[in-house]
Amino acid sequence: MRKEQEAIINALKVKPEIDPQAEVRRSVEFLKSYLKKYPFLKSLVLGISGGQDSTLAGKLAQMAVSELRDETHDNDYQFIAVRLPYGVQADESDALAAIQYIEADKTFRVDIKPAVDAAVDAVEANGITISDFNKGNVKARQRMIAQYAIAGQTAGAVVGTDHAAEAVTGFYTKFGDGAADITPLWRLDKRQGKQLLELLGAPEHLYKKTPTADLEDNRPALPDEVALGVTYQDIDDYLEGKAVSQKAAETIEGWYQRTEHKRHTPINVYDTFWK
Ligand SMILES: Nc1ncnc2c1ncn2[C@@H]1O[C@H](COP(=O)(O)OP(=O)(O)OC[C@H]2O[C@@H]([n+]3cccc(C(=O)O)c3)[C@H](O)[C@@H]2O)[C@@H](O)[C@H]1O
Ligand SMILES: Nc1ncnc2c1ncn2[C@@H]1O[C@H](COP(=O)(O)OP(=O)(O)OP(=O)(O)O)[C@@H](O)[C@H]1O
Ligand SMILES: [Mg+2]
Repeated sequence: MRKEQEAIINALKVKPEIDPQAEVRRSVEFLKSYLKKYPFLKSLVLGISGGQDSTLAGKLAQMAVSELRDETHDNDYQFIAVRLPYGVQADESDALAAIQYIEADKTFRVDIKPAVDAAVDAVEANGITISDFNKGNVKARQRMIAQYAIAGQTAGAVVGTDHAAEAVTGFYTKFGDGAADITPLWRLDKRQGKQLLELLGAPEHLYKKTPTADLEDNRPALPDEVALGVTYQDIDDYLEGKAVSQKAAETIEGWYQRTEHKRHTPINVYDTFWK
């Protein structure tokens, strides 16, 4: 195995093979024990896009609060699914199917478009242009703002969907979807996430769907794999310690190095990781 591959696998704690049932229990018990440790926390909040990651994290979060309600008889525990379209969401039916599958206790809908457009206009008033790509990151951060406003009002914690196949490329918006309080998928790669969803009886079209950040106006539903220049099959193989082509390995390692700053809290004078 490549030396850097081994280091990345160790850093992101990916297992080459998993027992899906054990990993479901591990995530659910993790969420439950965290909420029990901080009894003030009563809700888990997560944006549901209709994609694979939020379907899985949402299902695990709903399982955790449902079990906690049964075990503690405290009916304040709840999972809040948040629809966060930028105006009209083309794959809205998938978001609705995910929420139905999750059997979310509550669903909120926040249209992020007015806030995103106002933020872009206010910045552009200074005579600079915000690119479509950069505006995409404003969308991701606006989703974060909405979820934290809801969490703040419901004694909640924001669930994050970060997992190994995303963390390795840093393919998330810093302090946007990268910002969360608790990340039940961290350690799993993309195909392991699919295994959990299959075990949990999710609708196949939700976990076989082409992953997309869907952040750009000009390139709607751009597949992650096109943006990254490498497939999830290669990323997962790499994370499971398997051999991939030299090109794929170098692409993955390039993303990993360039995005190191995202996997750290803001850099201070004692930090050395970047030196
Ligand atoms: N070396 C460094 N040390 C410290 N800070 C550094 C830095 N390089 C950039 N930065 C900072 O980071 C910023 C760039 O990071 P960031 O704002 O995240 O932006 P960036 O990484 O350029 O873009 C985010 C990427 O993630 C993708 N994404 C976002 C959200 C969701 C999903 C998804 O899959 O659903 C994917 C998105 O499509 C895009 O390709 C810079 O503007 C700068 O402030
Ligand atoms: N339109 C949306 N509505 C609600 N939440 C969203 C939306 N778009 C993104 N998010 C949030 O941002 C997170 C990051 O998006 P990402 O695309 O990585 O995950 P996903 O859409 O759940 O799965 P996939 O990677 O398979 O597309 C989502 O998990 C979700 O919590
Ligand atoms: Mg998506």
